[in-house]
Amino acid sequence: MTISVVTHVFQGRLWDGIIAQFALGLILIPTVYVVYNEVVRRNARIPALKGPSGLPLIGNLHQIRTNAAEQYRRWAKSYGGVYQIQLGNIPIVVVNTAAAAKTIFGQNAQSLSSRPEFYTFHKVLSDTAGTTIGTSPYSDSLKRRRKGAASALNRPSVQTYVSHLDVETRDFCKELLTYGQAGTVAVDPMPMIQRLSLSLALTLNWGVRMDSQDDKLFHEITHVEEEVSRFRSTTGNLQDYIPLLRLNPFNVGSAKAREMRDRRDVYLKALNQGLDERMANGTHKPCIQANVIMDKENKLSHEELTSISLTMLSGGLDTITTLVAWSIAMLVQRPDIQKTALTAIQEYFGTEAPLCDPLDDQKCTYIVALVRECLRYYTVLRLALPRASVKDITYDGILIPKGTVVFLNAWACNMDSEVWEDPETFRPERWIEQPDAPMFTYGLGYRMCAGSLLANRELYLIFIRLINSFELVKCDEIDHHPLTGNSDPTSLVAMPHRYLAKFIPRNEKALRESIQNFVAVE
Ligand code: HEM
Repeated sequence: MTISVVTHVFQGRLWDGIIAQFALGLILIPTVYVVYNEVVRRNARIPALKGPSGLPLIGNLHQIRTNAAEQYRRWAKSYGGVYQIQLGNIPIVVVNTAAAAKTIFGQNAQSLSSRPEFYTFHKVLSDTAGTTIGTSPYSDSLKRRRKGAASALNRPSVQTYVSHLDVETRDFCKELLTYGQAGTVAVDPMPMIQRLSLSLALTLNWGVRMDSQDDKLFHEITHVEEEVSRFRSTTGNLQDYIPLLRLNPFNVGSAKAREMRDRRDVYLKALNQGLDERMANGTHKPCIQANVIMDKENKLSHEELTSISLTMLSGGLDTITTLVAWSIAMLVQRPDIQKTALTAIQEYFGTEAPLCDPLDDQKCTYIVALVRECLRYYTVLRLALPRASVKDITYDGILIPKGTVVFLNAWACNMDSEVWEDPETFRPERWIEQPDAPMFTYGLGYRMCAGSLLANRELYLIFIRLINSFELVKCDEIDHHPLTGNSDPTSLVAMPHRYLAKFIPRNEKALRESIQNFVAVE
């Protein structure tokens, strides 16, 4: 009896001791981790470079979850044009003014030739299909891929794609006419815009069209690429900056990234196989992928070819799509701009020739200015694509060490009041008054957008055909302000909310005839 009481009491104390130690451990281990991590985070900061200090573990992440580029622009007022933030423990240099961007990216082109690697995008999403050129760190393979892409996107090559631009922009007008029932029904232009960008990307790269928005592949590719674009967000994936979150077995971010990767692999494989078969039996149409495969001088591996395909597919897809969507949202609310644009187009083409001339290489100055102003004002890739330095850089006497991540805040640079006295006003004429003013939407320096010539040519043809064929009429209350109208402020690409508009043919008979009797330019 006495022995059993003693044992009981002893066991009770033992348990109490274990529980107390466990509780202590539960508090102590995280506290030690947070304190240790805070020392590491503070040591990681770039000495002498100002910037908001942030919180333990997360740094400034909580402050930039939405509309990050605008937050960075606001911070520039307190910390200067170039400062550092921290995402988790990682210090990032943010460049916010036109002058600083020109100095940093222009004078250190080679030093800023790399891209950082992010866990979600590079390790989870891209480990089978590889990365695009725009998301690849600097390497010999990147140099080969960039060479292949550069020759496929230079001025003479772009000229050979005019026949594709011609067919796709004709079909864009045809769809607006058909689905909008000659301007009598309000339509959401988004599927038409997406079909246009996707079909162009497929034709240019694999020589196959996407001629209907009812095609199953259309829905699959647009959906998957939209999701993939979210994983490219530099602020949306917390696990990129807080490694602890990667251990979570129910991590929705990683599971979704894997699903999208698998679905992307399926259509890429099918597109590549289709081209291989057509090349084998001699029925393929000239396209970038075929040109690169046949280029004996710049021999690329299978992975490198896939990387180029992915680049061509994603490079112009969400950028062109969102820019056109913003621009139409603006045009329906600005009949004055439509009127000026129409008068300018009609100096060259009347409404009896609604499809204008696809060979016209941007001779209508006002339309060139309008395209530029849309690119500036909406800056669809607000933080361009992140860079990583491969050598030390000195800016204003401060050493930015090799391996630092650098963000170009293209949005802030485009809104720089040192360049423009009225940056927040949408005014195409500014580009006629100051044609040499800098525009940061395509980035700058060594890794600047390789597709800007193609994008400019494409946007010009879309705008002249759209405005000369239709009067664009507002049906919904659309917020087209670049900040308040942004439908997903966490995304890498800024896009407006969906809306309805009417597309009333200016000369229905001439438009129908032009579409019907259409012969694509050679
Ligand atoms: C409105 C349309 C477009 C916009 C706003 C845009 C914007 C950008 C930006 C901001 C970058 C990063 C630049 C930097 O780091 O300095 C980039 C990179 C790139 N873009 Fe575009 N882009 C557009 C269309 C296109 C098109 C149509 C293609 C090709 C079909 C394309 C191909 C590329 C490539 C290959 C890169 C990577 C360059 C590199 O990392 O070396 N882009 N683009």
